[in-house]
Amino acid sequence: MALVRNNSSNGREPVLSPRSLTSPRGLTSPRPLAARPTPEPVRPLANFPPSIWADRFITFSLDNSELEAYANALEEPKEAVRSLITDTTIDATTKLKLIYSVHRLGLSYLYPEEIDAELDILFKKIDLDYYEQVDLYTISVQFQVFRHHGYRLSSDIFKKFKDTTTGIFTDEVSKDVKGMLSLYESAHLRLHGEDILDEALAFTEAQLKKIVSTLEGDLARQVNQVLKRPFHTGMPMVEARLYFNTHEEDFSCHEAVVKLAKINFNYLQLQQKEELRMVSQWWKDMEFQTSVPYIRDRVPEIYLWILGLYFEPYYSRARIIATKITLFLVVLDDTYDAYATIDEIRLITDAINRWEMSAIDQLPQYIKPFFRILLNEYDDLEKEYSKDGRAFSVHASKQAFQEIARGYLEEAEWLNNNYVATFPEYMRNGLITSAYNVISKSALVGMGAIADEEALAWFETHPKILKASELISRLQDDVMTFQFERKRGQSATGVDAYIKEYKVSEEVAIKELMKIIENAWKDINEGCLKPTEVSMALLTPILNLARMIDVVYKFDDGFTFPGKTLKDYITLLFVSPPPSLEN
Ligand SMILES: CC(C)=CCC/C(C)=C/COP(=O)(O)OP(=O)(O)O
Ligand SMILES: [Mg+2]
Repeated sequence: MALVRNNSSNGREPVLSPRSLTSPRGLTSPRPLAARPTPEPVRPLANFPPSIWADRFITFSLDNSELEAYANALEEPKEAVRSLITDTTIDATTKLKLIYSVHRLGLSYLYPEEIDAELDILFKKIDLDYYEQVDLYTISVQFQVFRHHGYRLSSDIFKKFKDTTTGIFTDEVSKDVKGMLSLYESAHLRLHGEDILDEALAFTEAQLKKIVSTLEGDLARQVNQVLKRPFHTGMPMVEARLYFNTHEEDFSCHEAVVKLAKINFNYLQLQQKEELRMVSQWWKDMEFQTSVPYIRDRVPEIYLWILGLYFEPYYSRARIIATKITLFLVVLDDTYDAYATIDEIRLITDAINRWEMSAIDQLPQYIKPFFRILLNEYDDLEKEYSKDGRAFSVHASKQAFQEIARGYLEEAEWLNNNYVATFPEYMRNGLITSAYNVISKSALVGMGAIADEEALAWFETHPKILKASELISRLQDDVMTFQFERKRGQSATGVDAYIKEYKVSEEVAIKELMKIIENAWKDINEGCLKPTEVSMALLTPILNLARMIDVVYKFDDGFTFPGKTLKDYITLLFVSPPPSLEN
């Protein structure tokens, strides 16, 4: 959102130059206009909190032999778990619980085909009578495991837990903590029209909140954890670590799973610390802290955001690229929102649209280094990916970057005209400024063969699931930041646009926007069910982008003020030691 400013001749008193202080008008001979230094406009103070990490992650030094040792150590438990997953002698209930744990531990990326094949068989064999016999916990686990992997298991299997006369969940359910916990997790996978899951969510949330203080041990930790953030709206890497710490009884019977999870966490942490070092070093080398010191300096936070999209080791290059491009977005957003004048914003947008180095001449001094780095980075990417015929993905990212610059400009123009957009008008531009189109397209660049031209053509249709993720991003950010942005004099948010459009109170507007967000989640859940429009590998980053908005904005503006959630997550993933292999 761009800053509100008083714009009579841009609303600024020119800063007095040293000459004007010592040479009162009329006492010196007039100087030709062109030679007069342009007065530097008075700029609003961006005063964002500084980074809480300084150079913390630059000092890491990767020992390649250690990384290799972990990669080798993974092999044996990986094969052992593969044998478990494909073991035909294991009964369906045990098998589904195993696949559930493997997924929650972040290990299903190792067996995409095996898991799919197993679930295909088990899903076809589903006998609804079976669900009449089993308990809430077992049913909920199976519901989740099927839905996580795209199988449309009907939510009718929960009907038997409702009292037929009152229509509400039975007393028995409210006494079954583990069952409620799992039902609460299941409810987040709900689709449009699944009223029973809407009700289940409200019911289990209220019940779990009521009893949480009476619980102890792992169960207390599990309930606290799920109430804070259910698995489905969490960051996969973090959720895997938390699950490992608090749900041991789910998987400890499988020694190979425990061993595999531990080695995998150690292996991934080394790789991710190295990636974080690389982007931190790049950021430092590019001297952004000197050229654009007014922006939010958030390298580890943005790397975490992108790690939230995909954590698989083979997307290492993809993460580096997407992190750099997202950091460019932070520079652009903060420049437009908190530093540049409207005239400068127009010039910067024009230069980005022209996308040629000669456009640098028209730019204010402070943004020139950024513009140069932006063009050079994209140039390098184009060269790198032309070699294997993948330059199309770089072009798509570039075009989306140009589009968001125009979107940010539109916000700035609205503000400059003291105009609050209508809600539909706001949302049209808001989906663009959510940044999720640029980020999801940039995420494709380094993904390799699966992100082919056909995949990109699908993205270009602006599919429902992508729209939903953008919408969640735009509105959840707005709901959490509108007061702060108003105080800073930034432009109207979705909350303001909604209030204006529907003439409702702030409270009602927020409630309604939260409902819109809930509905968009149902679109996302629907879009991840088979048959999917494109492969799950392409849909997962879109789903994960929506999750990351929840992670960053559920409790506060965690991006501007990263001292809570993001600091904890960064510490857990890149600072604290991963689970030890010794015990
Ligand atoms: C989604 C991501 C990772 C985008 C890049 C960083 C960014 C612009 C974050 C939102 O900040 P904001 O709250 O200032 O956004 P806006 O100015 O659009 O409200
Ligand atoms: Mg902003």
